[in-house]
Amino acid sequence: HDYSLTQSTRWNKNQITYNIGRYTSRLPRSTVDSLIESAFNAWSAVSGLKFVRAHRNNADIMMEFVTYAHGDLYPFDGQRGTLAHAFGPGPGIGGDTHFDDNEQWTAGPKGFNLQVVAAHEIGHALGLRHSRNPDSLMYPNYRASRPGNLLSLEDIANINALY
Ligand SMILES: CNC(=O)[C@@H](NC(=O)[C@H](CC(C)C)CN(O)C=O)C(C)(C)C
Ligand SMILES: [Zn+2]
Ligand SMILES: [Zn+2]
Repeated sequence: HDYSLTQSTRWNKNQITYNIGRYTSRLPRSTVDSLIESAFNAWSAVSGLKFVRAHRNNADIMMEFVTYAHGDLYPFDGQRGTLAHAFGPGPGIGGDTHFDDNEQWTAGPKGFNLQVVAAHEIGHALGLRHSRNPDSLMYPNYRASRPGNLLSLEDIANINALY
């Protein structure tokens, strides 16, 4: 199960909008905003993609923190287990990204680092699948040791093969 929840391939544009809906109570809003902006920047730094925050509810990539059943076919499971999921590119729910708000979201090495998880989910929201390479950001298991250098050469090659 690769958690990119729909089969779409890619966006047919290089400027993609995002917005943040429901926040987590575990981090200040400003921290969430900057961690998510950093996650988008990791991808725009290595590709021709541009991400613009659109303060409205029909942004391409709507991000929100939710728990258990939350309106799609993929309810979350409480603490640990699945941390987040994202839909592949497309209209409506396409690109949307959900974070399990029962997790211990952090800005540092403890708990689950929001920048790392968001960058992985953005990979799916852009159309990338999982990698079997443990060094890849798109590896299916969370790895804490990434915030400094989020993307592997494989991730960079894959996003540039797609856009
Ligand atoms: C700590 N828990 C894990 O490592 C779990 N993995 C995840 O929650 C993935 C996200 C991480 C890689 C940020 C789910 N995924 O692929 C979303 O696109 C399990 C491996 C337990 C499923
Ligand atoms: Zn994934
Ligand atoms: Zn969901």
